[in-house]
This record gives sequence, structure tokens and C-alpha cells, in this order.
Amino acid sequence: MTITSNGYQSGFGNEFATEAVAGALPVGRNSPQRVAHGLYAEQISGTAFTAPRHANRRSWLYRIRPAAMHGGFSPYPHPKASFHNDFDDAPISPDQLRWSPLPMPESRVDFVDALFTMAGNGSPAAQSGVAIHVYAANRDMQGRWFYDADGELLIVPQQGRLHIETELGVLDVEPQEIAVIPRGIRFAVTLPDGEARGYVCENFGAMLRLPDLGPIGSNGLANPRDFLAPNAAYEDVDGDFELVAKFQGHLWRADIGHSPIDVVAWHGNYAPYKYDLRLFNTIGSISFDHPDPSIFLVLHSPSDTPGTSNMDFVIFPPRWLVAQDTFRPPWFHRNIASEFMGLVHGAYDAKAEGFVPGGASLHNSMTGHGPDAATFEKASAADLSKPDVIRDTMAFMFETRAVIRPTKQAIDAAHRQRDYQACWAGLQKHFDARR
Ligand SMILES: O=C(O)Cc1cc(O)ccc1O
Ligand SMILES: [Fe+2]
Repeated sequence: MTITSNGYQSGFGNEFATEAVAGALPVGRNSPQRVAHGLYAEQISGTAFTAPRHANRRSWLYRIRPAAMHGGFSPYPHPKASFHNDFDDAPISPDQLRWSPLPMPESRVDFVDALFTMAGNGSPAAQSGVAIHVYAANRDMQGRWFYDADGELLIVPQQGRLHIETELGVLDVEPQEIAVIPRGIRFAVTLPDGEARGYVCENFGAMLRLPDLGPIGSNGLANPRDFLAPNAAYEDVDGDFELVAKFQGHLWRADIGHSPIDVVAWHGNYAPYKYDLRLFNTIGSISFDHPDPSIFLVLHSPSDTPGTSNMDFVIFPPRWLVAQDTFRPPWFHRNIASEFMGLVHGAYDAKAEGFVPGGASLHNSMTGHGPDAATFEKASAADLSKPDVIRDTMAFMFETRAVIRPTKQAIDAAHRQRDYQACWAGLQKHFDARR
């Protein structure tokens, strides 16, 4: 049961239309009395029916069997009990936190069973906040599919490609690309490279969208045409299969007698998509000073407060640094927002050591952080008469308005770097009032 990609349609949030069998898409109506080829018509809405038109998302699916057809749900015993939304109320320390990469499992584990919840805030019930997970998987999802009713999934592969078969078609993604699976869409992940590691932001809040560009103008940052949604691709397979669901913070399973990847045609603007982070058009300072990292915003989930996101997805891609009389790396800072960072590739310009691909850091609201001692010394002495180029790098940040609560398993994890704060210990006192 492997479906190959049927190609992509481009544009962020477009009104897409695609059919894998000629004539399967109804013309001029959504729900004809009898759908062509004996298909069932089914709508999936991702926003309220009455959401403003610019924010309204729904798609019509023409499928072999409706989504309602499966057995009853019972609790799904996740093998490691590591995938959840228990950001409990225990006091969390304001410490700076950092982790090495999640080790590859010793036994064979698929994408869903590999998910390890690092941190989060809010809740699916409140429809606000995020959960942040990592995965290290070495097995294909076989004969089972997953959907998340609690949030859309922003998947950031770090190592190994993912072949994602969704109801609406196939996404093939590799490190330095991202995939977004909307709430409710069923999918299975297989691993063309045998193993894979990465990060997942489960967004309980408003769907991810492109930011406004303000004075930047009508182009730049992530350009809408570079977002790709799949063409319809389906299989017609019966068997004893499993459907795993995440609903209100808990996992459930049901028997299903057929592959749910049976959507022969669909149209609409509620769809999975992928984006190559290497296509990001980075805007930066060409005079002086290091700008706020909001210039690196790829996608955001707005909150009810204008300009204050439920979650901002920000990347730090390769770029030129030319600012004059400027400390060029990220400055020392404390922010109202909370910052969970990961590294897909290369090195990050604020951290000379310790922050490695597959690793993660967490700097919560008002916790001081910034360049480590080695970076500070180097950048303070750098020759600014020539530009610096940062090559071979791809760091990212999930930044949220609410404090990000690490899970107990993340705090207790053997791969947490318990000496992280030492990276600032070597910063010298240089003050001299007479100089
Ligand atoms: O490394 C960080 O902490 C992320 C970050 C980068 C930057 O360029 C400015 C502020 C900021 O929080
Ligand atoms: Fe920061």
C-alpha cells in the first residue's frame, strides 16, 4: 500500500480543484444527487461556517467511503505514553533549557508512536496554544492512519525524508522543507530513508497563515506561490486496519475496514501543504543594527489580540550580514514572548557550541538569553569592513504569547543538557568607567 505523489498545485490557501479519475469532480455544485463513479460527497470545514470569507476554509471530498465508516473508538495505548498534552500546573522554573537530539529508538517505532511531547501551552479545549513534540522514528506506519482533531500539525523534518499519504494526496518532504496537516485530515507517514527525526508543532489555535508584509511591500518572506498542496491520489484497499485519533488531548483507536486514503477528487481551500524553507526571501538590515526576529516570520497563528500571535513560526536561514558598527549576531535579550528553538541543519549564529541539529532550546518569557560567550567574543572583535555570509544553516523558532511549559518527561530526559547555563558563564566583565 504505497501511493506515489500525483504532483502538486501551488499557492497558499488557494481554491484548489483536483481529480485522480476524469470526471470525478462535480461541476457547478458540491453535492449532486449521485456523484460520478459512485463516489460519496463529504465536506470538511476547518473554520466556522460563518467565518469571514478571507479566513474561511473548507474542502469537498469525493471518496469511496465516507469518513463515518469505522468501528467504535477505545483508548489507544501509546507504547511510550510520550505523546500527550499534559503541561500540568506544577510550577515551572524560569531556567534556560536545552536538549541534545532525541536518540533513535532501539526497537522499531513509527511516526505516531515516536512522538515525544516536549512542551506546550493552552489546550485543545480552549482552542488556543500549542504542543511541541519531537520524533525519532524508524518504521513505516503500516495499515494504520492518524488524525489530530485537536490541532493542525506543522512538521519540521530534521533528518530523513517523510512520505506522507493524506486523504487529499501525497506530500513528500525532506529536511529544510515543512509540511502542514490540517486538523482532522487522516494520514500515514512512511520513511524512505529508513529512519527520520524532526519536530512537530501542534497548533490548537487559529490556522496558520502568511503574515501581512506592511512596508516590506507585496513580495518577500515566504511567497504564496511556493506553498504546494497535493493533487488527489487514492487507493482502493479493503482490510483489517486501524485508525488512531487524537481528541481532546488523548489518543484513541478504532478498527477500520478500508484505507481512508480513498478520496478520488477534491476541491476547496482546506488542504495539507508543504513549503521549502530554502525559498524564503530573507529581509535584513543593510545599514546598522540587528532587527527583531519578526523579519524571519514564515507563518503565524494569530490570537484574538492583533499583532500578538498564538504562535509564530520563524526561521533563521542562510543570509548575508552587512550591518556596520553593529554586533551582528542576535543580541542579549528578554522577551514577553516565549521561544522554543530547533536546528534543522548546520550551526546557529548565536551559539558556537552545544546547539546541534536535532537539538532544542527553550527560553521562556523574560528569561535572559542570547549569544554564548564564544560567540560574543568573536562577534565583538569581527572585522566589519567586509560582509559576513552565514551558509549551511537552518534554525527555527516556535514563538508563543503564552509561556511554554516543558513536560515532566522533557525535564527528566537523559538528553537534557543540565549544564546549559554554563555557556554564558565565561562572559567577562569589561566595564571600566575611566575608558
Ligand atoms: O536566538 C534567539 O533567542 C532567537 C532570536 C534571534 C534574534 O535574531 C533576535 C531575537 C531572538 O529572540
Ligand atoms: Fe530569543
